[in-house]
Amino acid sequence: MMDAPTTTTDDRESPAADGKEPRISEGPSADAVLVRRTLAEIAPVADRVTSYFYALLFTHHPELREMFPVAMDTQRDRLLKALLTAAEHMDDVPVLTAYLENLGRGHRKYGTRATHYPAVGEALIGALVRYAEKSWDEETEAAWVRTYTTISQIMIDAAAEDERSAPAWWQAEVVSHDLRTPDIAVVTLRPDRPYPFLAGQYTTLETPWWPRIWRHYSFASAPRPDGLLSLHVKAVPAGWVSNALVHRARPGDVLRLGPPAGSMTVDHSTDTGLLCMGGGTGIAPIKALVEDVAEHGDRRPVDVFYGARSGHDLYDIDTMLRLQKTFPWLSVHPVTEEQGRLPEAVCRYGPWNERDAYLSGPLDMVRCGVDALRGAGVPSDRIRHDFLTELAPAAG
Ligand SMILES: NC(=O)C1=CN([C@@H]2O[C@H](COP(=O)(O)OP(=O)(O)OC[C@H]3O[C@@H](n4cnc5c(N)ncnc54)[C@H](O)[C@@H]3O)[C@@H](O)[C@H]2O)C=CC1
Repeated sequence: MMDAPTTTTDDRESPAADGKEPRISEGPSADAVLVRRTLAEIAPVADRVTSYFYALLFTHHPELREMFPVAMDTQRDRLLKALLTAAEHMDDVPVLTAYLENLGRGHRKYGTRATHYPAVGEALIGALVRYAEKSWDEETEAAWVRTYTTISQIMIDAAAEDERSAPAWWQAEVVSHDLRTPDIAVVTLRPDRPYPFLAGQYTTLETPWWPRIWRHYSFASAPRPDGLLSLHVKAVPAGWVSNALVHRARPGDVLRLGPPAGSMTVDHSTDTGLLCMGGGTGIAPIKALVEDVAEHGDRRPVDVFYGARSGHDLYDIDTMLRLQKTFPWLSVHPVTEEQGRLPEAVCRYGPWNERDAYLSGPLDMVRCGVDALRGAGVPSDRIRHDFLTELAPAAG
């Protein structure tokens, strides 16, 4: 039902999120202090809290069970994780509001209604009461109730607003399926209605083979005049959705898409150059950004570092080199692990301190890349990515 803050992504079977750097304000509010104290207490027993939370939810509200996947293992900690993450960072208003609005809109596709929120709130408080025994008191409960009320209200309002102008989900037919390596496919989709999005954003996707299991994938192209959407999918071990998309999906199959999300988009109000780092299938949204810059007729310099384990894994290098040939402002630098890891390779060039930086790829690459760029003098507010893992809750 609820996604944890996630990256944009991917073939990623892992959660993703909208990516701005969290800005945790100095001096937490009194509620935040109490909420974080609870989170610290439940952190060592996070698994038990999660199981108990779902047990409470489904026992008291069996009608909600069908909104979750049949096998709960993949869902398991998502809803609770999202709630705890949001609660922990309630003081960081701009980032949290954007995150929760996105979450609220994204929940329309699950059939979530405003009336479901109190049920979730009760189960949340019930689980916390049981596992945060030492720190729980009246004051703490009041802080959690206020926090959850704020969280749910932002989500409910965003969903209601979205309902006025957008469907809860789109159906999209697979129109082509191109297996680029034994485990990477480029999948092109035709949505049943116009699907408005921005280059650099991602969607959530459900296949007919794994109902109610949604995964994030970035768009690999800027919006096209023919309305088609393309995604790069890598089949990952134990990734049900990614394996189905790579090995089973064929033209004619119909998938469901949630709304677009993500803030890794180009700011067209400036002509600052771009530095892009795309690792593996993380090259997908980077390619979309390049197309976006090209469509705006900008002449800003763009450097793309495209990393993969080996030359063979640079499955989209031909496309990137073709773009480089077409656009004189674009430089593409392929980097295989023989030459070192992507962030190290980027730091061998530069200077980058005047650029806006965009990172997309494996979580560790994004983390190291952000550190490397900060070290190279790129200010944090110029670094964009879609991982909000810094927001991972204590109980995560
Ligand atoms: N918007 C986004 O952020 C997107 C993210 N992704 C994610 O990208 C990932 C792609 O996976 P694969 O193709 O298997 O990539 P991979 O594991 O083959 O790695 C690709 C590149 O990342 C670098 N890298 C990997 N681990 C690193 C580390 N610990 N430190 C520094 N550099 C590191 C490698 O050197 C290589 O250049 C998936 O996890 C997917 O979820 C995919 C699409 C969009």
